[in-house]
Amino acid sequence: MKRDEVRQVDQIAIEEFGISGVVLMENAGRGATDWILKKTSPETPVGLLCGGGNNGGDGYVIARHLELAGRAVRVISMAELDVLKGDAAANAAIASKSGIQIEVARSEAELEDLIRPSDCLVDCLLGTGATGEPRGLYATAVQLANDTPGYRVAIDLPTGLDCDSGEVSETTFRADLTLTFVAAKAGFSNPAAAGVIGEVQVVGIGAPKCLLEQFGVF
Ligand SMILES: NC(=O)C1=CN([C@@H]2O[C@H](COP(=O)(O)OP(=O)(O)OC[C@H]3O[C@@H](n4cnc5c(N)ncnc54)[C@H](O)[C@@H]3O)[C@@H](O)[C@H]2O)[C@@H](O)CC1
Ligand SMILES: [K+]
Repeated sequence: MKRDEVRQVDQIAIEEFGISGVVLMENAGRGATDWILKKTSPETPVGLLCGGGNNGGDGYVIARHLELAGRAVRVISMAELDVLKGDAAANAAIASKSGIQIEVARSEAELEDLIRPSDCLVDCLLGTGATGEPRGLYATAVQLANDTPGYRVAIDLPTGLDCDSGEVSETTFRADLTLTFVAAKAGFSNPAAAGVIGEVQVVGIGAPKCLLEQFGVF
């Protein structure tokens, strides 16, 4: 699916079918968690790199469900929690109230300190809302993650990969596993993307079958 199509599916599910965005995000986060649990060993601590939008919001849901599965988790946020909006703000607040460890990175030096080799790093930095190459701390986080040994998981799509063209920027998260919502993104079929998407698994978010059929993905 193209970026605009998958964003339309989210919007129609919310506005026409009345499924709240928080429910879609919960489904996304739970589905992603199941794959992370499947692919990593129980004693593997997980570091969630969260951006300032709903891709980051997914990370807070994943953190809560990984903890429920007995995993050690840590959230590293590129944004102050009080600037988050909507569904992302809701889930950051829930994670914070749940006592989940959340650290806000305010500089590259802090990021270097925070992105310790936690064996599994999850890229919840940018999803379909990305415009242009990753900027600022997002770029630093991608570079540090790529240089840190461990299993790398991208949520929805690897940060730095163009959703529709599959073009890889020099700052693209190199995922071993990409957990993508609703359907594989058009850019994944670009051979150039193979090196950064790794294994791809589609995670449903609860959008109704008839809506997916409208977009030819059921
Ligand atoms: N309710 C929903 O709409 C759902 C959305 N989902 C998640 O939400 C994502 C889309 O979330 P958003 O639309 O909030 O966008 P993103 O979370 O992808 O990113 C937007 C944020 O990043 C910043 N940004 C954009 N381009 C940047 C760049 N190049 N460098 C640095 N910062 C940049 C923007 O200012 C904004 O704060 C999807 O990819 C998916 O992961 C899923 O949870 C499914 C449900
Ligand atoms: K991502």
